[in-house]
Amino acid sequence: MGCGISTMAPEEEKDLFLQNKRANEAVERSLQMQKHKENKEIKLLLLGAGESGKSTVLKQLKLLHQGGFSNQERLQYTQVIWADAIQSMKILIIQARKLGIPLDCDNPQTNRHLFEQKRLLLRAKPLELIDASLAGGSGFLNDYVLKYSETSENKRRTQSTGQAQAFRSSVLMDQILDTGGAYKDSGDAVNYQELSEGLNENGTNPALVRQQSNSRPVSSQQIAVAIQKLWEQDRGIRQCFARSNEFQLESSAKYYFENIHKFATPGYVCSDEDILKGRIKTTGITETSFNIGSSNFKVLDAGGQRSERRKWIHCFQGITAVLFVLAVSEYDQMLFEDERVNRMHESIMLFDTLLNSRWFANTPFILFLNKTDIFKEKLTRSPIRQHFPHYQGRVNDAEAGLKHFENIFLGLNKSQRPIYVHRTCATDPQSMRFVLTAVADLIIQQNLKKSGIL
Ligand SMILES: Nc1nc2c(ncn2[C@@H]2O[C@H](COP(=O)(O)OP(=O)(O)OP(=O)(O)O)[C@@H](O)[C@H]2O)c(=O)[nH]1
Ligand SMILES: [Mg+2]
Repeated sequence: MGCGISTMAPEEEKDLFLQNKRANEAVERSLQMQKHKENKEIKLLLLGAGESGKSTVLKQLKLLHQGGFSNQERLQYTQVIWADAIQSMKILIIQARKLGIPLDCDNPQTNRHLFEQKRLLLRAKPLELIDASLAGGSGFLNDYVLKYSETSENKRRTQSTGQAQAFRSSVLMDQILDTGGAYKDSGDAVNYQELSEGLNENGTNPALVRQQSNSRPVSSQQIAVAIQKLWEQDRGIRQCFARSNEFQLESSAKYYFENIHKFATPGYVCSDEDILKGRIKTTGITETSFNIGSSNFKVLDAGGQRSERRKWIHCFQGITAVLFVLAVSEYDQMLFEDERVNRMHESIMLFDTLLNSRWFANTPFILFLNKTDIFKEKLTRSPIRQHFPHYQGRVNDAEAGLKHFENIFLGLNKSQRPIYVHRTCATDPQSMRFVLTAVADLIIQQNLKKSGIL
């Protein structure tokens, strides 16, 4: 018996049968405890296409169950939003030209003031105005270049469509967006067409490089004023913004412009609302744990862009529920990764594949029809029927529109499983509090049922 103290009577010690029985009981108890622990641990997987709002849902969970955001996160978003705000306004100027929308700021005769503001904005170089290491270091820089360099955009397009774009125009865009292009902008977008005339064989224009080196640095406050004036006073910028479904623009660009002065203030630390509106693309899969009631939730947030999806399969095992996030407002937008593909079509394909895959044959699905605020706001200027000809509802009937897309998604279900649908605005803390509480309750109930406790 060694030095352990036996609690058995001597005659029991000799009874092998009793000893085995007790050992089995101990193993059984330990298995039960393990099962009980597993029942309490819930794995929720957030899936959906890029920019649909998955990380925003996770942010709301952090606000509800983890006490909010760290100071580091707040500082990170300050940098990222400031850079995105500047680039977003530059994109509107460039896209207005591409779409043939006349800009007030392009006419120095009638609008000298706006003309000067535009020149100043185009001279601004976000990477020199922010702390890139605070913004996320090389991860941020890679993302930034991918998002804003037309050279990368062309590479992306060439890879997915096999069509190369003209080198000249891509160099020009790099130059204007300051993402590592071979030469620099004079700050005068009126010369945009003329610039291409002056390129040498390397795509560089020595005159422009000279001009740039002589130009005065631009302060954050000056840039903020330029963005505010262009946003508030240039009719062409507003028209271009109304057509932003035809190109790639940050979902929260309007919020950035309307709050531009606070983002330009040195030392500004982002509020909860800023963080909910800000965007940092997810790469890979993040795992965050929350205690909700007596359950431990592990929430897995996966990057949704095409290049990210090959990583998804690594976390498909042991999932309690899938929360699929659809940006229902994106029925008239094309993918960032491939501008020939409609975002809604991509989400339909994705949902179909996941819902009917063997991995999730017995896994409950929750569907968020997200970005309902943007959906309602854009219905009249971008009728659903123009993009989905089978839609029969009235143009400005948001309910009919939402039902239409909901039915398309529910119609993909080849099993008897129910799909739990919520209409959401993931950036709105009040409404999300209700939705996420209901979802957590549902998952806990489902988990208890599955484990035979209910
Ligand atoms: N107006 C509005 N904006 C939203 C809503 N949901 C998300 N957004 C914004 O949409 C942008 C993208 O949201 P994310 O949560 O980063 O999207 P994601 O699905 O995680 O994207 P990936 O990480 O690339 O897969 C952010 O700027 C959010 O603030 C919404 O319901 N309404
Ligand atoms: Mg994300």
